[in-house]
Amino acid sequence: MSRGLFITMEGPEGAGKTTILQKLGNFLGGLGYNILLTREPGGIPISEQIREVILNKENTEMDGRTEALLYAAARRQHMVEKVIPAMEEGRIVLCDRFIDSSLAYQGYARGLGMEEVYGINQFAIDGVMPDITFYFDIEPAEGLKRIQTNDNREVNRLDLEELNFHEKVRVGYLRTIDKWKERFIIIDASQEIEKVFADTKTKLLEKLDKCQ
Ligand SMILES: Nc1ncnc2c1ncn2[C@@H]1O[C@H](COP(=O)(O)OP(=O)(O)OP(=O)(O)O)[C@@H](O)[C@H]1O
Ligand SMILES: Cc1cn([C@H]2C[C@H](O)[C@@H](COP(=O)(O)O)O2)c(=O)[nH]c1=O
Repeated sequence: MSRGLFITMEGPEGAGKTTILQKLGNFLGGLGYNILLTREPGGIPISEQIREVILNKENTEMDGRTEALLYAAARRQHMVEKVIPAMEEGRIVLCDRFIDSSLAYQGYARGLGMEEVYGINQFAIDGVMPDITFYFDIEPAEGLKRIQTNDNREVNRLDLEELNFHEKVRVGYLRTIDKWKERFIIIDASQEIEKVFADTKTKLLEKLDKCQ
C-alpha cells in the first residue's frame, strides 16, 4: 500500500490555520481523497490531556524546557497512535501545527535554541517529517487582533505572552523556512479568507502535480 501524505499548517496566532485546514479538508474530501484532520498539541486523548496542562493559564510557573518536552511528548503519542497509522493506510493527514511550532515558539521565541529543540523532537518523531508545510504569514499583531475578537475561542497561556514574544515566533518561523525551503509553501494570510483559501488550493494542486 502506498504511503499517504503528511501536510502541516503553521503560522502565528490567528493566521487562519484552522479555518483553512477545515476548508482544505472538505475540498480534498470532495475530490475523493481519504482525509484525516487533526491538531497539535492534541488529536488523541493522551495528547489532549497534555495540551490541557501546557495551555492552562494557571500554570504560570512552567519552565521553558518542561514546556518543550511536553509538546514533544504530546507529538510522540499523536504520531504513533494517529498520524503514522493513517499514513500507512494511504490517507492524507492535515495537521494543525507540528514540529515547526516547537522550533519557532520554544526554540526561538522562548530562547531554548532551535538546534536543541530540534534534537528533543527528533527523539519524538524518529525522522518522520511533513511532506508539505503551509506557512500562513501574518503580522502577529493582526493575528492576535483576530483571535481577540473571536468569542468562541478560549484564550490560552501562550496567547497571553507579550506582543514581542509573538513577533519573535514569526522570526523563528522565517528562519525555519530558510532551512527547509523545499518543504514550505508560504501563503499571505493577511488577505480575506476566500483568497487565502484559493491561494492554498492552487499551491497545493501545483505541488501535487509536480510530485506525480
Ligand atoms: N483571512 C482572514 N481574515 C479575517 N479573519 C480571519 C481570516 N482567517 C481566519 N480569520 C478569523 O480569525 C480567527 C482565527 O482563525 P483561526 O482559528 O483559523 O486561526 P489559527 O491560525 O488557527 O489560530 P490559532 O493558532 O491561534 O488557534 C477566527 O475568528 C477566524 O474566523
Ligand atoms: C504544537 C505547538 C504549539 N505551540 C503553541 C502555539 C499555540 O499558542 C498553542 C496551540 O494553540 P492552537 O490554538 O491550537 O494554535 O501552542 C507551541 O508553542 N509549540 C508547539 O510545538
